[in-house]
Amino acid sequence: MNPMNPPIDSPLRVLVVTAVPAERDAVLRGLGGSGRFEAIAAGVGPVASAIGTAKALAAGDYGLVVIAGIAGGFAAEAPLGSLVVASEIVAADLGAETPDGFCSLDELGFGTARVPVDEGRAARLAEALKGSARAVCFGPILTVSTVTGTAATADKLAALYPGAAAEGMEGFGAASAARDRGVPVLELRAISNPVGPRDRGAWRIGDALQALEAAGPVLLEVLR
Ligand SMILES: O=C(O)c1cccc(C(=O)CC[C@H]2O[C@@H](n3cnc4c(=O)[nH]cnc43)[C@H](O)[C@@H]2O)c1
Repeated sequence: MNPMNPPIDSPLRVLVVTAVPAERDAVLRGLGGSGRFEAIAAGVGPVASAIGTAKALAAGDYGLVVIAGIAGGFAAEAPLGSLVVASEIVAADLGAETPDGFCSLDELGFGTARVPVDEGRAARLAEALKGSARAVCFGPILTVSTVTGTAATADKLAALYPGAAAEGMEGFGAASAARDRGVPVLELRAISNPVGPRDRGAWRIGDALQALEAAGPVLLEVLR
């Protein structure tokens, strides 16, 4: 089946990609056993996520990939416990350090560090979630290989990527695998911690997993 042009009457089959089983299970609880959704825990980081997504897409026909999980939120955009729907998926540290600052892969001319999302579905999902979540943000979600641990790095990322709402470690990997097969992609993150100084005591992973679960009925309704 061509995911960009599925038969008109076929139900949308969605592949949900998380990093760890706890995220996968939270999403599945919220989806209530829907047969249209498959969820995998592909592993932490962009490489594991890309490999896991590519293998799943090779093994089954999906019309959409949704990357889901917990994430760090940029203070100006996404508070603890909020949900973020990606307007764009960006590999924030894919490029080169230069005396004049960071130079992205795009600026280097070696490809792109950005994967566009399914804009129509992303906008509808963000709107629909507003009726069911404490706070919903719509903005770029960054993919990093190193979790930000200082205010200086958080400020640098916020300046490099204006409007960036959240930071995770898998989005660009899974989204690149989806793009490679022509499958549209979304990223949905629940904010477990602020992006900035390392403070494990500030984490609210349980609340974030509950927010992911609570988004399930909205995913069922919007992603048809
Ligand atoms: O040890 C730390 O200080 C620390 C701080 C934040 C996150 C981690 C992780 O190892 C989480 C990795 C896992 O969770 C996602 N995640 C959650 N918060 C963040 C974040 O602030 N920045 C990047 N990724 C985050 C991520 O997608 C991974 O799957 C450790």
